[in-house]
Amino acid sequence: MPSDIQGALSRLSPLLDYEQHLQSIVGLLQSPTELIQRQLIIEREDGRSDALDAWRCRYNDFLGPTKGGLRFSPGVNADEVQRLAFLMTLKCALVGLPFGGAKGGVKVDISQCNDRERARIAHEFGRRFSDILGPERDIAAPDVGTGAPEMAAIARGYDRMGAGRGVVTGKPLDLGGIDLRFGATGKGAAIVVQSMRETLGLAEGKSARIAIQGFGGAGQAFARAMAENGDDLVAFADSTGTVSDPDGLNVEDMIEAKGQGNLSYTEESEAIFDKECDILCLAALGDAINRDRADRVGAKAVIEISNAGVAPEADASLRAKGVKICPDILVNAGGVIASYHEWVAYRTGNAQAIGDAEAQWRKSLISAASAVTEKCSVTDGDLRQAALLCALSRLDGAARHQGVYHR
Ligand SMILES: NC(=O)c1ccc[n+]([C@@H]2O[C@H](COP(=O)([O-])OP(=O)(O)OC[C@H]3O[C@@H](n4cnc5c(N)ncnc54)[C@H](O)[C@@H]3O)[C@@H](O)[C@H]2O)c1
Repeated sequence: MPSDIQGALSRLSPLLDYEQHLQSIVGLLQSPTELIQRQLIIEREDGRSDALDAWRCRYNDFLGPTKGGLRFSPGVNADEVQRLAFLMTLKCALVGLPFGGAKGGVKVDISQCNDRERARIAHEFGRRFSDILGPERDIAAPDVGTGAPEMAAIARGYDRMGAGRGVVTGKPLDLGGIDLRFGATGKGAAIVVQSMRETLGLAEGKSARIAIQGFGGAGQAFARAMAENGDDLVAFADSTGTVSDPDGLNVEDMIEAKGQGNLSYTEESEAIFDKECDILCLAALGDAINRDRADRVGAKAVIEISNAGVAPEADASLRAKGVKICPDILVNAGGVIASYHEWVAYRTGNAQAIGDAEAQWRKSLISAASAVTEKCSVTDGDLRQAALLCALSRLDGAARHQGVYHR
């Protein structure tokens, strides 16, 4: 089986059959600009010290400072961080942001850490990677296992001439965070789906039946926004199990029950892949649909909120069944676009300066969705390939204009 990053890169060369002129940029994207591993030494509450492996990968900066989340997870490694940084590069390019792509990770099981220990890890990350980070060099954000408190701690650890708030987005509101960032990924995914209903094969004027794998921040925000548009949540799974009702579930009741640890699971988590639905939304971890699971999917469309939710080897099986895959770099871009507006607010020193950020955020998503829809006439209806072509084309233009290559 190819490594994470090799699997992600394997999706690029087939695109040259459509647009041969992208060969130079595809060649340059085969490896990252920098991948750094450092050790974080953290004092635990009981006085012990732990040495944690930490990585930051800046994959490509042709379009601007690199941007990407920081993940705390026991399974994170250099390969995963590179794949995620590569996807961030393509995502920022696709949605027209002046950012390159990056990602960070700390190998730690947060279920074994309290709030103070998590803050200490984030603070140490900001301190140890302060030469990599920078408001105009590399900007971090929340990802799996991190949130606003960790962003505040990174800013404090970075602490260069008071510039810490410029090296993170997804900050608490009183440290320069913006409302728009909260729930932006899931809400943005719903905007993408609503603007592509016909392309995704959803019947006009009829509610779509939705199943969601992963009912955390992004999955819940997606469920809520889709329900507000009249669509029906019929099943969702988290790491404990699946909850389903073919007649529809009340999203607000489910979010409340999940928050109180009060859900009535009907099956194991795995059952989500067998649910009868129009949309299967992936909002848990990468590689959720492998070749075996692809055979079980009965949805019209798979929506990838999780990065790399469909493993490369499963693309063809889903396509052969006529399942549309709405790709991660488009679907989950609402988070980084909102982060861009937070970064602009920091840079201008005035949160009011971002003005109608929500309208601009929405417009960016809709226009990226429409560019991908248009491009899929070239890719025989394949939305992932269409999104990748749009992203590569922007990176290619940036490289040429900077004289990185001339043909
Ligand atoms: N939050 C963002 O801004 C953002 C942006 C881009 C991409 N993403 C991606 O979206 C995904 C979800 O992000 P989030 O912020 O909601 O994370 P989260 O940690 O809040 O939620 C993840 C959910 O997945 C569930 N889960 C884990 N393993 C599972 C399994 N085997 N089966 C079913 N459910 C399982 C967890 O129980 C949890 O409910 C992640 O892959 C993340 O990288 C998030």
